Amino acid sequence: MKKNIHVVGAIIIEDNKILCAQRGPDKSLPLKWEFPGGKIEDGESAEEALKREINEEMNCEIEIGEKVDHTVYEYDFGIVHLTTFICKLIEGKPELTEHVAIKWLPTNELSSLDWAPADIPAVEKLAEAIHVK
Ligand SMILES: Nc1nc2c([nH]c(=O)n2[C@H]2C[C@H](O)[C@@H](COP(=O)(O)OP(=O)(O)OP(=O)(O)O)O2)c(=O)[nH]1
Repeated sequence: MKKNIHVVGAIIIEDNKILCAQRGPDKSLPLKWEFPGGKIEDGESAEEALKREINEEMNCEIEIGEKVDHTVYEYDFGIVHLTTFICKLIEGKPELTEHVAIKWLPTNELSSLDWAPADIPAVEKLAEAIHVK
């Protein structure tokens, strides 16, 4: 049976643009775009995991807002349960540590990137929103 992987992703918004991050070439889903974040560890809430991951991956502090989407996607390596939240940067500027690139895009340009499949429902929801604040 495939393993279930519980993952949180941060939809970080600043100046009406969304932070998109590209996975490294040696990772699972190589070079796909995603929302920064990662796996929820035992005993952590989704919010705790997201704050920890953004701090570790991008050296920033975030404030977490509303939940955007929850999707379940079966990859060959496991079943990813991805929950995404709107987030705001409260300290620091995102740094590249694990990712190979980042881009800030308005919602109507998000679909120009090659997203991890689990992210596509959230990307579509964001693209439907006329304004993001
Ligand atoms: N962080 C993040 N992960 C995502 C997204 N969409 C998506 O399918 N994933 C997948 C990729 C990974 O398999 C898993 C997240 O785990 P991670 O970020 O802690 O994993 P990782 O790449 O460091 O480690 P690994 O999977 O290579 O073992 O969820 C997303 O938007 N953000």
